[in-house]
Amino acid sequence: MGSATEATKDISENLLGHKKVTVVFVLGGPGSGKGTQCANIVEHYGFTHLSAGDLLRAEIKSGSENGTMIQNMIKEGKIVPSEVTIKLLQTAILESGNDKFLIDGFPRNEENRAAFERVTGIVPEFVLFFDCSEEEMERRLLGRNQGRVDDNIETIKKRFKVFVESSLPVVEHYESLGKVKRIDAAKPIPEVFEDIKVIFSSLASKVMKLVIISS
Ligand SMILES: Nc1ncnc2c1ncn2[C@@H]1O[C@H](COP(=O)(O)OP(=O)(O)O)[C@@H](O)[C@H]1O
Ligand SMILES: Nc1ccn([C@@H]2O[C@H](COP(=O)(O)OP(=O)(O)O)[C@@H](O)[C@H]2O)c(=O)n1
Ligand SMILES: [Mg+2]
Repeated sequence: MGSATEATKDISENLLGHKKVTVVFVLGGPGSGKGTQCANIVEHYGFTHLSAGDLLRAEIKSGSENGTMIQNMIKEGKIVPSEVTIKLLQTAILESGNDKFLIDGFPRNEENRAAFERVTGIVPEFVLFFDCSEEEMERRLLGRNQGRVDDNIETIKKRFKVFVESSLPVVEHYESLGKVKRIDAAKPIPEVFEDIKVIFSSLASKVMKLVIISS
């Protein structure tokens, strides 16, 4: 699949339930290591990484009319209305030309979750959940040094509260569907990736089996 037109066709087929787009939601608290490990997964398993936070920050930089609203929400650790984030994700999916996506930092609340399913018709293959203590996440965020407006102790505390109150219920929803693969994200980066490899290698062999059975 090369052109954006072909990608559009792919997505609409997914909406119609014909052709499959593989989506893995990558969830976990701020600083749990989602972005770091997504880069590793992309390198080894050919997924396209879509970070909702990165897309929102790029939207601010682009001078979009929503820029000021998004900037204010991020500074306060609040969750941007799903219509904005879903639009950015949809465009990135269509432009990628790929059919395998890691959607990182989304859905972050019930509104994100329900709207994405309704609008795209996409159901995640599974949810990769990064389990890490607040103490460790706080240490990592304060050392991240990417010049982010939200990596300060005041905003970090607000983000932890939003995570517990709004994001964990989404994880619990997928847990009730048996879709959560939980990772101990407190370990060093290479060890976390070893655990992730086990999950993605078995996904790759499952896809291979499907190809063999259907051909
Ligand atoms: N397993 C780990 N152990 C120690 N530091 C980590 C680990 N994973 C990521 N980091 C560091 O912690 C910070 C936050 O990681 P990041 O991947 O941006 O997390 P998230 O996207 O979940 O907020 C970064 O500076 C990163 O280098
Ligand atoms: N689905 C999302 C994802 C991020 N965001 C906003 O973007 C901020 C940063 O998200 P991020 O995913 O880059 O943050 P990390 O978890 O990577 O530290 C969040 O605190 C929210 O303000 C959002 O509103 N909706
Ligand atoms: Mg991140």
